[in-house]
Amino acid sequence: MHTKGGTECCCSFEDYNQTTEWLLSRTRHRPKIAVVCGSGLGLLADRVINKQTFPYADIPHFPVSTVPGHEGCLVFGVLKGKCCVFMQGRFHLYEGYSLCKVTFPVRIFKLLGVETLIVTNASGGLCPDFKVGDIMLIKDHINLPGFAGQHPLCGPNDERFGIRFPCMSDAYSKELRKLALDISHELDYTNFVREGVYCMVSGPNFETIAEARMLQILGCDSVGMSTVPEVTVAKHCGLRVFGLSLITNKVSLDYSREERVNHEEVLEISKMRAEHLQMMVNTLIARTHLLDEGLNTN
Ligand SMILES: O=P(O)(O)O[C@H]1O[C@H](CO)[C@@H](O)[C@H]1O
Ligand SMILES: Nc1nc2[nH]cnc2c(=O)[nH]1
Repeated sequence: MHTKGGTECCCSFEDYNQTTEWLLSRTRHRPKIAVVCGSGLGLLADRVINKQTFPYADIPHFPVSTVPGHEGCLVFGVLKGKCCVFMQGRFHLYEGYSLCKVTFPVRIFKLLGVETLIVTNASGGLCPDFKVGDIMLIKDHINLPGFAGQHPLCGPNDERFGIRFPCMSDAYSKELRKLALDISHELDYTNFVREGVYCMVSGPNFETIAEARMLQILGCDSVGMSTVPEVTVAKHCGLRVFGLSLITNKVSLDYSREERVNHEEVLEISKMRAEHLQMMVNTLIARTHLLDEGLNTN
């Protein structure tokens, strides 16, 4: 229903422009920061003031959310004095959307004037040291679908957004990660804040034990079904990126383990930790200007 065959991008520059114009003509907000809320994490937008909410279904060319825990609304407003836009719900490859559609909002953010993208997600922990409820600052990622040609930048390159061969060795801003680590110390969150490598698989099934073992050997600390396409497109168009992954379950690496992961459990843990995540994200947003002023000295 949603995909177009081949690797050609199914969204034209005209589509991006129409959506941007539609939003700009309906809101006075001019966000510099965009936040993508992962599964069960929509309440990250709760503290926003002067809120203006657009259901995805009303926005031209926008996909709609089909996954429980993804509300399907774009929320504009002010948080800690900073104008922001929140995606309450993201799009996934397994929903049947092309990666071009999955990442459509990121290019809209760019055209709206956003400079920093904060991505959040729920993921399964592969690193033996990780516990359920840990918050992982994403240091790097592995684009597993990308290895198989499922990549949002495949097809003709649109130079208006970025270059043909973007560098990804600095995908996640070191400065924002340092700031987040400082904040986790201040908030006394250090016993559940980690750093690690996120791996994207297409889903929708959770991993087999053999797959989980393979991912661990490859150096993945956590695994999920999102985020990487958004980050790739964000880096391509020059956005600064920060990523947080909430470890909602431990991925089974052992045939004797009885627990079976399910989406309801993922949402339950997300809800349980959402306030901590919100505190971290809000404090980070409040301080992003320190980076621009070169003042990240705590
Ligand atoms: O990555 P987010 O959107 O947080 O969601 C994660 O949670 C869902 C599985 O429970 C999958 O969609 C996985 O990617
Ligand atoms: N692929 C995958 N996605 C998740 N999202 C939340 N937990 C998991 C998991 O264990 N595996």
